[in-house]
Amino acid sequence: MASVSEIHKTQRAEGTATILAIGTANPPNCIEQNIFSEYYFRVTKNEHMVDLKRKFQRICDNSMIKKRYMHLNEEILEKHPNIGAYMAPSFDVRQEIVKVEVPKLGKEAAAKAIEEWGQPKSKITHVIFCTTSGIDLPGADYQITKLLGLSPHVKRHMMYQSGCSGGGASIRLAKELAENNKDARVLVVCCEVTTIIFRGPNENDLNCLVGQALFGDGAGALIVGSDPIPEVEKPIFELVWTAQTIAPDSDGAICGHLSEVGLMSHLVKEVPQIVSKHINETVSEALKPLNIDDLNSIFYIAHPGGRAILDHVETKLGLKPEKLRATRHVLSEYGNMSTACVLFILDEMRRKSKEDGLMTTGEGLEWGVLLSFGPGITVETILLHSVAI
Ligand SMILES: CC(C)(COP(=O)(O)OP(=O)(O)OC[C@H]1O[C@@H](n2cnc3c(N)ncnc32)[C@H](O)[C@@H]1OP(=O)(O)O)[C@@H](O)C(=O)NCCC(=O)NCCSC(=O)CC(=O)O
Repeated sequence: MASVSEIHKTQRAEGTATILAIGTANPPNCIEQNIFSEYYFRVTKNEHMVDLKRKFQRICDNSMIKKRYMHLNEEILEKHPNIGAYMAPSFDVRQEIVKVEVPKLGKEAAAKAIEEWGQPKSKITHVIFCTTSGIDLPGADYQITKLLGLSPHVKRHMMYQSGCSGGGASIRLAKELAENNKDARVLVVCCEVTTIIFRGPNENDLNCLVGQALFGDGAGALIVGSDPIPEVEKPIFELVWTAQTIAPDSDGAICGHLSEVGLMSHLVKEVPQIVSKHINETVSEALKPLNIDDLNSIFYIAHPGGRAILDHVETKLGLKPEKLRATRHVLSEYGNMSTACVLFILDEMRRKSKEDGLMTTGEGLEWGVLLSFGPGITVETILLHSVAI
């Protein structure tokens, strides 16, 4: 008869969890950031707020964002004007939209990841779905399982309302599942549709307006598993070590409250300073077993919460400008897609590394750190090991 510890051992994978495929998707409706201020004040019927509009234009100009994608368009806003008000009852209509659109966009990204992975979808054993866009029962994890036609036995994990750090948290959870379950293949989907958070301007709420200049829709998906099948599955990044921490002195700095007016975000002005204040300790802890002192000798995937956050992180860590290239590229092309951002940056980094003929998926370097910032302020850290191209 087998002992408990023998049974335990047979259930565990041997190797480190590895990203085996990445997919991304955005809705077709694209809005250029340089005309967003005009658009935003017009569609929310606030063109009379001339000074605020000018200020918003400056914030948009300084955001380093070129364009964003949004399911929400003028037609929907015409039909449901309460979405474009600053604070009007609108939860039901927002919810009707996101409960359909979130699993749908997530499915698009997941289908691309599954295609790249090249294995039958019956091999997917776990699903992690992460979103801050709405909430429903059964959740988006269930909906995507149905939409993709996955096995009804797939083990699902739903992460609602974790904010932007949910991207890192989902990858951390995927690592735990992949390493603790032999032959597990985990589908991770992070998807955001900003219909839940969009709202018109208010002269007395600049902090809400800052969010309107940053957030965009997008979905990222990964397949994560340990012990890749040689010559069949192609590792992209290894997930070596993870940590989650609440940043000191950060109470109330990033919050979101879901109510009849939709999701209301609160960002204090000092978010960039608070996020960067302890960033050196965060990165050093991840690098401790490696004896790496030169912070420019590794690659970075950092959640692009806003341009100022990246500027502060770059300065504090003493990084050369090219270190945050992939991160800034994603901010510029898509805006802040909350949980989905870090998945887009992983994709961008491996894509560009290959295009540039570099030796590894991590810009030719061996080690890297993924940093995800969200409500709390919560910081998720993942030590990554790149793979030879
Ligand atoms: C938005 C910006 C790109 C704007 O760039 P600028 O160079 O114009 O910067 P700035 O700091 O001078 O800001 C312009 C004006 O906006 C005001 N301002 C900026 N941030 C503000 C805030 N949070 N609340 C209220 N006002 C704010 C400034 O005081 C200033 O006003 P005045 O001109 O009157 O002095 C940058 O400030 C930025 O990246 N900020 C960080 C955004 C952030 O917190 N992101 C986290 C998103 S949440 C996230 O990612 C996680 C999650 O959701 O879970």
